[in-house]
Amino acid sequence: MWPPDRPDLKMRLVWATVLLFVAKAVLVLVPYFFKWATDALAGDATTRPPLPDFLLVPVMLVIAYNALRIIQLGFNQLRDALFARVGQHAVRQLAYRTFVHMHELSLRFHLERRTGGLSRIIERGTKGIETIVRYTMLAMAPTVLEFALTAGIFAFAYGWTYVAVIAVTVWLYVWFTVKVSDWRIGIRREMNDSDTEANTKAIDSLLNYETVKYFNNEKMEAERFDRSMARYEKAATMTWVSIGWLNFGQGVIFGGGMTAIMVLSAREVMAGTQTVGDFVFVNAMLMQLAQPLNFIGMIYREIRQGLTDIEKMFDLLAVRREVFDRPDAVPLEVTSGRVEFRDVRFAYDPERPILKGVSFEVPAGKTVAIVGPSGAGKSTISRLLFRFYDVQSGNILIDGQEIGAVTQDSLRAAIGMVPQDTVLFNDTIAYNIRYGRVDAAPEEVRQAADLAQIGAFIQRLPDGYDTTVGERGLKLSGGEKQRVAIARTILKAPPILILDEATSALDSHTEREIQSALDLVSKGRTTIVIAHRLSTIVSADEIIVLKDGQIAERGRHAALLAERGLYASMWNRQREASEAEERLRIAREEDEEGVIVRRRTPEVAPGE
Ligand SMILES: Nc1ncnc2c1ncn2[C@@H]1O[C@H](COP(=O)(O)OP(=O)(O)OP(=O)(O)O)[C@@H](O)[C@H]1O
Repeated sequence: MWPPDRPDLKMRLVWATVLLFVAKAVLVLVPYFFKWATDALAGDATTRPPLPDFLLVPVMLVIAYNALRIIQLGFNQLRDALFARVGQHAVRQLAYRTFVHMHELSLRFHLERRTGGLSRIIERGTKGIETIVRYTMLAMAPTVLEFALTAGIFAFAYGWTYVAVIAVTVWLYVWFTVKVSDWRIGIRREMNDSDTEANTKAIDSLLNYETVKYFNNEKMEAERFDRSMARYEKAATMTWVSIGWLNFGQGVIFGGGMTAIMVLSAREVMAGTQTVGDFVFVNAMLMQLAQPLNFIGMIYREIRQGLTDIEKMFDLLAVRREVFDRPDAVPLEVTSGRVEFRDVRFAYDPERPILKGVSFEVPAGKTVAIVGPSGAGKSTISRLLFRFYDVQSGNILIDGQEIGAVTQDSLRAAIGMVPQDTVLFNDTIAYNIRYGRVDAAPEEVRQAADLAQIGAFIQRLPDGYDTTVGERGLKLSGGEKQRVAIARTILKAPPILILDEATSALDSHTEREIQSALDLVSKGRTTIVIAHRLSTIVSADEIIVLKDGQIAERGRHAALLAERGLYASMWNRQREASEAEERLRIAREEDEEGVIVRRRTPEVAPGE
């Protein structure tokens, strides 16, 4: 609200505050004009109002009374307009900080988060802040001021009995409001929690659209969603019902106080100690007091609600970052791009070690392949090099610099990653490729696509580079998505490259295309290939066979085959599989060429 680098916003805040007090001062004058007009019309003024002569005519008093009301309204609107930017700026700052913080949090946090619930918490939090900023600033202080002024006027003009009645009424009113509002907070929390839960379920279910369909579970999903909505419905209904009770209770208390004061004044008018104008004045003043009182009730309620709404967002802001730059972190200086793992130990969960002392080196510009059974910890190696997690012990070095001692920014700028499962942004192909280097020219984007062997495919699309790829890129095939990922890594042009090969089998033609694209990208770069298909790494400078978090074998392809160990057996298994696939392919081609294979298959019904 008081941003150090924005004097314009500070000025606005000052003016809004000034206007606010001026408007309140004008407001207190309004009932006086009402009283003077009434007395002038009834012809029973006891004292002469402190006004210039020309205003003393009843018509002029009526006009002045209404003019003041309009002026006061104008001041209020002007104040709101001035304040709007200050308040919105504060809201934006907070939303921005939350967003940045979300990106600073670790992969661990993001793997565990629930997108739907998270977005709801942030949405509610920023709204809550807006409410709090608005109400505390613009309402609390001036309302208290208005209340003090009104009480002062009553005491001065009509005596302490009036003040006592008002004081009791206000005390009751505030006490009741606080009690009921505090009770309502529980309901509000329940409402928020069920809202978050419903949204989490809805988003998770929609993200898994295909799986839901594969298993015909639409009905179950709808019921699950409806169950959480039912909880929300109950809590939301309670909120509305309880607010009805709150308003009614407040009305009863205020009405009681008002009756007492008006009876007091009516008796004095009958006794001749007050004029009709006084009676009207007392009424107008009380009506005017109703507004700030009501406001105090509302402010208290809104602020409590706002605080409830933002508590989850502040919890989120309080989540500690797992990976952060050391205070003395310096930018990584890549000279040749040599990568070294020294006795690296790591576990996602302390009780289950994943890497148990892994050491290897990738000389500058060379390619090292990491292979091994599923779950051996291959992808974990790439996550550690990218510093998604910090190692428990051991060191990871790039050109002799410990990756934990350099800035994350510079580290990640030096490494290119083609992940196992490429997920794209739901935007155009051009946007997704340019993501590798956002200032790349269209020509560079096209070149990168050509190098990644996807340029021709894109050009054949009706919308070309402007084709949108759908949610998470699902409108593209697995192979196409991977080539988009390769194209954007080409644009990034990093000195070090991690290629996490896709597990899903691509057809051999696509695989060859992708392989040649990858060979092109990795030329002259330090490359770590996490391989599932051994055929792609035959020419690697070193192959590391990982098993149960340890290096079981290492060496070049031919040497490892000669060892007849784990690598050799993996190789033989894959070769048998690919030979079987090859035989199937030949059979299919013969079929297409007219050798009618189908007639010989047993599925043909007898007699056909
Ligand atoms: N975020 C995580 N939290 C806890 N455990 C994890 C996490 N990520 C991976 N693991 C576990 O760590 C082990 C190694 O995972 P990793 O992804 O490195 O295996 P991988 O060798 O790449 O396997 P694959 O060949 O199937 O991709 C697995 O058993 C996995 O269940």
